Amino acid sequence: MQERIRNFSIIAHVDHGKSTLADRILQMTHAVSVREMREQFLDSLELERERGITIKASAVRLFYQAKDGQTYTFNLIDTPGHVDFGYEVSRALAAVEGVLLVVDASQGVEAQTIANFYLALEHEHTIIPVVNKIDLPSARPEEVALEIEEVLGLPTEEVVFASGKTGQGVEDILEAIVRRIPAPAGQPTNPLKALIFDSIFDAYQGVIPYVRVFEGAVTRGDKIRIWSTGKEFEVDKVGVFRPGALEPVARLGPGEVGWITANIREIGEAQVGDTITLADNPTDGPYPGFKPAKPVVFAGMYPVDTQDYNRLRDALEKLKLNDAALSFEPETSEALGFGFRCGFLGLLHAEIVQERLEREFNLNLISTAPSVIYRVLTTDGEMIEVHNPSMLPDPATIAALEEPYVRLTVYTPEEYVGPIMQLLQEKRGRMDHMNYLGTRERAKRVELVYQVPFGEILYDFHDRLKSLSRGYASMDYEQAGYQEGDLVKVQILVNEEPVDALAFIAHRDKAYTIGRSIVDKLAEVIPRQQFAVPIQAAIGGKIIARATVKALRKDVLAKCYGGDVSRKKKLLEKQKEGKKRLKAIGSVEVPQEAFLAVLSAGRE
Ligand SMILES: Nc1nc2c(ncn2[C@@H]2O[C@H](COP(=O)(O)OP(=O)(O)OP(=O)(O)O)[C@@H](O)[C@H]2O)c(=O)[nH]1
Repeated sequence: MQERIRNFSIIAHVDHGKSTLADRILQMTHAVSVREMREQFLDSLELERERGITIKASAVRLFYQAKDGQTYTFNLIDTPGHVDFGYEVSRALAAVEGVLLVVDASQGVEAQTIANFYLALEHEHTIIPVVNKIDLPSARPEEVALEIEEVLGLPTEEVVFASGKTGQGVEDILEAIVRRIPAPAGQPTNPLKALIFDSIFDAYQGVIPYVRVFEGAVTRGDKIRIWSTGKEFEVDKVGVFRPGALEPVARLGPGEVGWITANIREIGEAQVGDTITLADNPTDGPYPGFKPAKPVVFAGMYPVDTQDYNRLRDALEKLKLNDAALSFEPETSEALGFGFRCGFLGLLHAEIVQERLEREFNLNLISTAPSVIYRVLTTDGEMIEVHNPSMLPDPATIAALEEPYVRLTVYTPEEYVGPIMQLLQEKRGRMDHMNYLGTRERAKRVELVYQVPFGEILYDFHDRLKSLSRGYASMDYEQAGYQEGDLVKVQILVNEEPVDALAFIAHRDKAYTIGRSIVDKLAEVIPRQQFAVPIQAAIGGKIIARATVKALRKDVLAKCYGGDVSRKKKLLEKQKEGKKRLKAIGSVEVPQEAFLAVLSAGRE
């Protein structure tokens, strides 16, 4: 019954207790026993692998017997917690009518609390503020409730106090969901309009879009159409999410949350944010705001053992089945051989992919330093996107070089504003604005909004922000277009040969410091050879920094017992030739640390 459906999400800053509270809600709605809970609802990755399918717990249907005597259907939709996945969060939020905004009773409001709050507000959702972890000795629930009122404008009377750990107050949350979050609207007789808020791949059933039906209904045998591609499929099954299982049902009607199988073979065919309608009776327009997944960070991935190339390709293909945002194409590097240029949503996404490749597919990989996408305006008036610094065209043909920017929001207690502004300046940030939030002493927080080159915050910005502010400041960002920059390509020469995989693009003012620090690091991590190995950083033909890996000198003269000069000479000649050959082959072993050096050098 539509009027007894409640669709909601839980949003929170990292570690404020979202998962624990979700567990508790599952338990209190008798969905699962406490013991089953962990394995079933959360952390399903292990299980996924064993079964070869994904049962990503991004949604679950629960039944709650409310104090009014009625049984309500709850659809709890999970949102991914990291800035890399901001778009997925916004689609998950599009699928619900209300949110629980969870705030830690000892930490108070933080950056993601605010960012998530605004997202929910954009969707005009009912927001139920929950002050969580009230069992903590350091909890200051009343103060945090006031802070929520002052910073977010949610009245203290609306705050529900709870502890996901002890279960205290959780029933109040469930009642608040019933009373405050509206039942979904939508007419069963209208043409189907369903939003894809997540999507998984199953080896047997193909792509399974997770949908929220806004209008109309969908059932077995219907011919559906994917809005953005126009592709049509016949529905095999529809169903809902039960803890740990996809449970088939006869039909999904308006307001319902569920899944569809229709023999869709590629994840790109049913992307998050797209709309599903009926081929014969299409809706008048899609759910707004569809953005195809687009990688913004690129890195080369190469097998350490060249024989693993095909295995790496197969593994990437497997991962891609479930990950529309992952892209890859073959790439060759003079230094590293055959590999792939892979595209990611951010550094965390890149790390997850590399870790899965190594752990699940048993591959030993070298990855190059991640890079953003640069834009080159050539002297011919052409615009080229450069995903790999070594592919930057000849500077003589470059009219302008542009780098991507993000709109970065940092949220911090007032006392750390100084050092944070200094850090942002170092990262070439430009302030948009600065707001003081809250008026009371403890609630005095500052919101800093900056335009910053994306490449500058990629590596260690978050860590430095945290350490500057003793963990109190937090951040969020969104892509904000391209701007021209005074950028140069820095080449790294090992043994006088440029190593393509070590090249990077930097701002001219920083190129020298970064180059200096990289050559020093490389000289440390590259093992000694039979000969001295010069390491150089260069812009164009100009060497800007230099270091040397000293030779492991074999003492070839030791056996010559003095005397015979011509013999000595011969030996030295021979050794020189040896050196030459090694140079020519360029047989310097460059370890993975060398590539990490590029990432970290000159940036701390
Ligand atoms: N004392 C207390 N600790 C809690 C409570 N809820 C969660 N925690 C603890 O807080 C930490 C974070 O809890 P999670 O539920 O994993 O938080 P989360 O928001 O889901 O974290 P992410 O998924 O990383 O965003 C864990 O160590 C929990 O045990 C609570 O109500 N009381």
